[in-house]
Amino acid sequence: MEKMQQIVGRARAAFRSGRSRPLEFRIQQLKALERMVQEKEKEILAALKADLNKSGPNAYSHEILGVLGELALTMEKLPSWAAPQPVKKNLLTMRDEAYIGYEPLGVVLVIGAWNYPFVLVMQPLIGAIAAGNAVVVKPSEVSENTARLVAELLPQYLDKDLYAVVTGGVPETTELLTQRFDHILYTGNTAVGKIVMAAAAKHLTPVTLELGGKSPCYIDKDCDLAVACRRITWGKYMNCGQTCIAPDYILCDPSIQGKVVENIKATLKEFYGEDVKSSPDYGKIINQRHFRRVKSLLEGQKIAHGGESDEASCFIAPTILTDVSPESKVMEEEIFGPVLPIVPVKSVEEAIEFINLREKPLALYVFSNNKQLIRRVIAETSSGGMTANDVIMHSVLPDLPFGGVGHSGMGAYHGRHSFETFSHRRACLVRDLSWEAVNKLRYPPGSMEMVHLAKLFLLKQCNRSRVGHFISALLAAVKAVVAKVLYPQREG
Ligand SMILES: NC(=O)C1=CN([C@@H]2O[C@H](COP(=O)(O)OP(=O)(O)OC[C@H]3O[C@@H](n4cnc5c(N)ncnc54)[C@H](O)[C@@H]3O)[C@@H](O)[C@H]2O)C=CC1
Ligand SMILES: CCCCCCCCCCCC(=O)O
Repeated sequence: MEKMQQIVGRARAAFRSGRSRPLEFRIQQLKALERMVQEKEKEILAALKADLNKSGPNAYSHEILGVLGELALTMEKLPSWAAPQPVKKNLLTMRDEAYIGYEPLGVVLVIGAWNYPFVLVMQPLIGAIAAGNAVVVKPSEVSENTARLVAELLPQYLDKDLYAVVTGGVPETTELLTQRFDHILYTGNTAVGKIVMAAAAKHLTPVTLELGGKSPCYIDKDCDLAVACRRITWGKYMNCGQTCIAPDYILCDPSIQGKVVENIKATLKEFYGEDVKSSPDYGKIINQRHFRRVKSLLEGQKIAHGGESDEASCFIAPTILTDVSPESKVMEEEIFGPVLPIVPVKSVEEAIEFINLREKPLALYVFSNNKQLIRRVIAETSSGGMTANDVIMHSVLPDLPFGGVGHSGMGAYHGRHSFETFSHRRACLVRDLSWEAVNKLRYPPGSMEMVHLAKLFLLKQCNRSRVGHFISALLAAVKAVVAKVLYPQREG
């Protein structure tokens, strides 16, 4: 493979040429991406099937739809997002132009993960192109079919120098990370997130880290359990549990634990039939390494449902664990598989304490008929995002920033948030050279009258006690202006 230095160098030279900046160019590239997704839909679906056994409808609604939706929104809104944003002015800048200008950062690196291998590289790529950057995309080598396809397709549709794809695993990514980028968006586990951030720090490169963690799900006793469990079952077992914002574990009162299990079991039957293994909707564990890791989390646990597995086909049945101890291994690491532990807690206070004693999660879920209880859980915990009375769905609304906090990540993207993530918000003040007399306020020699006047202008402080100061400052300013008009030659 071509040297990383050359690939990044070519992207930088293309960026410096300025051709990625005009809005028409950005929209034309986004249009080409849309055409790519439409024309190559079959190939994309086949790659997702080969990597994760995703069925056509699931792959379409979980990945392709997300990409097409992001493209349509971005192409429609880009002119308004990219327009200079005027800001409020003060008395001293009343006559000037003051605005936030959005400018591209330069060369952006996007590193994707394997669980949603298409959408996780395409959505950041869309945002980075929209903001006018050059981009180097590094899909996950673990989902090798999708990685190969992305590397094959992007150069057929996009400007080859501005937008490059690098494939490969740890050695290639390690080498890539020695290069200087202007922003890195990494999706993947927290341990590698630290490696990416350390490499970025060498070049003072800002990072967006889309990491994982254990996303809790609290079910209140006052709740329609049939509905709650149907929604939880969908979000937990989709993509065989390999979704970063899947509910990782359930917290609920011991008195409803049995009913939660029964409702989830009934839903599993509804969704996947009697024989989950033959259901086209269930997916598979990505590889044998992850199969063994997830399987090992079952050791010593009380299995209320599921537990069957087949290493050859990387199948682990939808599994529910009950009366799980907070100290067990399954409660230490992110599960990222179809295993759902239930940890009994006696109250919402205990649930909140349980959540707050652990790292801040990527997502948090609460199910209750009681809106006050929901507000309380929101107010007393922290997480990257949250949905009440459902799961996953906050990630589907592009106006909501998608990202973590603390160990679940930093920064966010989706929709306008992607555009902002990959832009520099430049503070712009455009003045003219007249009205120099007013600047007396800030030029030496200083005087307290001028300070009082400046306070009036800048802090809008004008209460009774300050009227005296105000009048004397105003007189001083008038004196200064008159002196300047009458005796301009006296000032140097
Ligand atoms: N916050 C989010 O949006 C998402 C977060 N995730 C999280 O990602 C994790 C699963 O993904 P992983 O197994 O990490 O995916 P992975 O094994 O595909 O790794 C992610 C990327 O990091 C690169 N990488 C791996 N080891 C590296 C190293 N030592 N140095 C440099 N680069 C390296 C890989 O080549 C890959 O492109 C879970 O924790 C999940 O929660 C997954 C999807 C979305
Ligand atoms: C119509 C609803 C579709 C829901 C799609 C959810 C896809 C979530 C993918 C986010 C990536 C991840 O969480 O690992």
